[in-house]
Amino acid sequence: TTTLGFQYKGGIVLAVDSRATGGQFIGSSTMKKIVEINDYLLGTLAGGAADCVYWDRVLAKQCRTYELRNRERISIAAASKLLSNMIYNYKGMGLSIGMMLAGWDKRGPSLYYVDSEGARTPGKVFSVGSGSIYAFGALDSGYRWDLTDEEAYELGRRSIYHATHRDAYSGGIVRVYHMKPTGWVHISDEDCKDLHYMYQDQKQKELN
Ligand SMILES: CC1=C(C(=O)N[C@H](C)C(=O)N[C@@H](Cc2c[nH]c3ccccc23)C(=O)N[C@@H](CC2CCCCC2)C(=O)[C@H](C)CO)Cc2ccccc21
Repeated sequence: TTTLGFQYKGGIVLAVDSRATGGQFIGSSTMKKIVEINDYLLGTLAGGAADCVYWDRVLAKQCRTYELRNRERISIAAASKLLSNMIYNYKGMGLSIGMMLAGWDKRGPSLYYVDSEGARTPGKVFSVGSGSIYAFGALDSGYRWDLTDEEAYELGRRSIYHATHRDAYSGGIVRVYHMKPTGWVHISDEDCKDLHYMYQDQKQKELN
């Protein structure tokens, strides 16, 4: 898996691949690793599939319960705290989860990373999963605060593409979402094979 998220002038961009593996076998190439918790809160999933899918559902239930009791949406800080506390209770029992939470609340945009050791970290740029070392190569060299929206989408897409190209445990569809003040927008789903040939053609044209 390769997942990434970064905050920039225009909000937060999330980009992920869609491969699930069991050892050397590919269990699926169409998994949804960006989960829509509500219109202003997105999560990304990496690690044990069952752990990620299960704890995402528990978190979604907790966020909805909060909304009904308090008549307002939960903040990103609170949602990520709920998740890290729930997971911390299982510390040392073998959970494997690397989730990012991205959203827009009264404090504006915020991005958190929560892992199965119970760590909860706010930040501007994260990449999580077996392919994150490749994604960081493209992401760190291309990242700037004042990217345009299109440049930000392309940075996310290209960074995930590089990971799917080199990491055997990443592949399938490159999914991109944008978190704006008005909520999330699903920007694109593109097969990493199509991106491969598109980038090859681009390189060929530049050489000519
Ligand atoms: C195909 C499939 C599943 C599957 O392949 N499960 C295997 C056992 C799984 O958990 N794979 C992990 C890798 C893994 C295997 N055993 C482990 C033990 C500990 C930690 C990780 C693992 C995976 O693909 N993980 C993905 C993220 C997942 C993909 C599926 C959606 C939720 C996030 C990755 O992190 C990369 C592929 C790198 O592992 C689970 C599932 C649920 C619902 C529908 C389909 C599937």
